[in-house]
Amino acid sequence: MEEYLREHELLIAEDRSHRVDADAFGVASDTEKQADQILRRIRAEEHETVWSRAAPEIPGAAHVFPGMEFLTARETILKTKLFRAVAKMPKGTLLHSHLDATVNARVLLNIALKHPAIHVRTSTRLTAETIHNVLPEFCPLPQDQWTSLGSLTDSVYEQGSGSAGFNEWAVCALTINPTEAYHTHNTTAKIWEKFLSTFAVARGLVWYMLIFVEYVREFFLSSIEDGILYIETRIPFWYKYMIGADGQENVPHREWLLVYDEVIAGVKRDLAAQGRSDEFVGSKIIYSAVKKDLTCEGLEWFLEDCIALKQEFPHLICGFDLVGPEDPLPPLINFIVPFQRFVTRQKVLDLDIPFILHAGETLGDGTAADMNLYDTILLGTKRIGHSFSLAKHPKLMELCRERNIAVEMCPISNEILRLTGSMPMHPLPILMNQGVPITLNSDDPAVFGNMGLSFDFFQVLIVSEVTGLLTVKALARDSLKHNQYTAHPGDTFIWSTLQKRICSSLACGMPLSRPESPASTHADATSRKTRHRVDYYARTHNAISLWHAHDLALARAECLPKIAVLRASVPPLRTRYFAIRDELRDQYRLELGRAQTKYLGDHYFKVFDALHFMQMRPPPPYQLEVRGRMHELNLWQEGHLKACVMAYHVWKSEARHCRLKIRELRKEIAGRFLWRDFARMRWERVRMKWAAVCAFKQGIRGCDPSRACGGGASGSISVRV
Ligand SMILES: O=c1[nH]cnc2c1ncn2[C@@H]1O[C@H](CO)[C@@H](O)[C@H]1O
Repeated sequence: MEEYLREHELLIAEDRSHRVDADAFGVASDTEKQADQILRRIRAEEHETVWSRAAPEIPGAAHVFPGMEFLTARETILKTKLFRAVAKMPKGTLLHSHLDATVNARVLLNIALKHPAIHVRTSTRLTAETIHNVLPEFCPLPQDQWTSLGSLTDSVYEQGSGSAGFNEWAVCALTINPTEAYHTHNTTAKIWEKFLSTFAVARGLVWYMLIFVEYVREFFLSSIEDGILYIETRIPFWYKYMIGADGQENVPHREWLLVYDEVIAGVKRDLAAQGRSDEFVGSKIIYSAVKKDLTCEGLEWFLEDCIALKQEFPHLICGFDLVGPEDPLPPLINFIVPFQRFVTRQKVLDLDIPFILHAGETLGDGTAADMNLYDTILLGTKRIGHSFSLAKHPKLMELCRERNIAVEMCPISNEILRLTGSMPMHPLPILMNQGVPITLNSDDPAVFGNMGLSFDFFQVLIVSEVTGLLTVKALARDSLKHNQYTAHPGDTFIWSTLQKRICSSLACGMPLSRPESPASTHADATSRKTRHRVDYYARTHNAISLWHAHDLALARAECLPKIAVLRASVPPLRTRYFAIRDELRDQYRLELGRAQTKYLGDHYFKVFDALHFMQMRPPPPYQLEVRGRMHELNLWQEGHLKACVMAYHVWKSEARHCRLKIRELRKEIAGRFLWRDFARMRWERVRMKWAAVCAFKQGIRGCDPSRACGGGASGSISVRV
């Protein structure tokens, strides 16, 4: 039995080490790990108190469970501690949203009702019986057509119950409710009918310039409140004109963008005045055309329009997309000729408008909508919108990994549009743990009620026992990497500040120091279990999983070749070496964000330094046995540098399941890498992690632990030499 349990543990450890969670754990600070533990405990508690059969009933729910239908659970979610914690988290960037469904329906209505030009009509007379099946048609009218009839919102109006009744009716038409999603329209085709009708209703409100200005501002402000730093939104350009202040349909696309730009500037100005300028860096637009009734000639028009806008607003237009329900509408392959011409035109005009296409938002496997995934990749898409069906395609997942194509997952949207019955069935964890870059998105929050990104983050967290805060932090961080934001010279600083903020303030966003926080009550059983798990995780995962983390980080960042070149080309001249090394590190800091830089800085560079300052005499090859496979480590071959890192980590963590034959390696290092080497490096302060110091203590002659001082919450200490 003991032997079995050991194998059981090993298998779990090995499996976990392949998950993205292991990467996330490998690069976390101690404070973040602590926050992660707290969050896990809250989640475990609420699994019992909120999401179990023993928990209070949720109105309208046949079954209560974590990740249950969002629309039924929404009010309950709002009350959970887990949600309140997640709401405080910085979310990174929002990369998939349709602008005309981004402002809360009631807020939109309130904005609209201030404008006397807004009129409403219905196709049939409203009665108590018909009201539930009749949609309002909103329209801003020119002043000479304003009606003298009484307002629909008057309490005297015979059919409604005053303005409250009117509001309810309008909000129902602008949103999807649980009865529709889970009963009356419970298939993808039916719910899309209802879904599209909400856009038809919103059209008469949003595409009126006087409302549009306030609407876009509201979208930004509510996103910023939820911790969103930057937004790429899809704007539908299939209506050639918006209705202007005079009630005429005469505002062309370029004026939409002028206004959009002004709103961004206004919001940034206001934030700056409040000393909050690092909370929002701006927004860009993914030009969107709709596939419905689209011909190749029609698409040519949109593509040319997009090019013209890009030429005038290069800082705003950041991509091109085709939208609409994929199952019934024509596939991407129908439009390859205009798409290819678009690419050629851009080369001639020296423009860069990448495709950022929807694909695979379907339950199909081999259907036209599913096959869109092939074309989107062949067309060179930067990211893929949804790619719900991607998990069925091993080669395409590999290509996403290799080409760093992020998928814009919209879990709540997928559930409400009936691609999945509930969150536990959603493919996100599959894609994530296959190493596909993932960003989390709200899609059409005004229709679904998932404003901001907190709800989508919550739904991902609640359905796993393994995925935790550190993983969702990695998702947020990835959203900083996979966007089209290109820093204007003065913005570089702000962008890197924000990267820092997202990585470091995450833990601060957690209720670490609140009195009601369970942080300090380590005594209860759940806590002990969690701590146990985390200890175990740290012990057994570090060696292998950190290696994977490195492998991934290096592959993603493509920094190994650069390091290899450095390694090969720089003579062992210390000053020159450090100058170049530090330059590289700064470059990574900008490119990768703090977490990975820290990783590279604290671990990779340290090992690299150590190796560099050992004499150049080639040592014998060393053998490393991992999971039964022997790896040969040749310290001096460039390609094996990462094997050295691996050896270092294995050595450092002394994981039980990795038997590393490194006695000779240790001796070699002990003999060559003396403590005084550090002194000679003229580092005034060498900061290193406690674990690293332990490793030095164990393996390196001359290390005097009494020189180690400092310490603290971050888990790092200072060593004076
Ligand atoms: O999840 C989606 N997949 C594809 N198209 C969508 C989705 N959400 C919205 N739209 C499309 O965007 C338009 C509004 O800008 C909607 O009319 C719909 O066609």
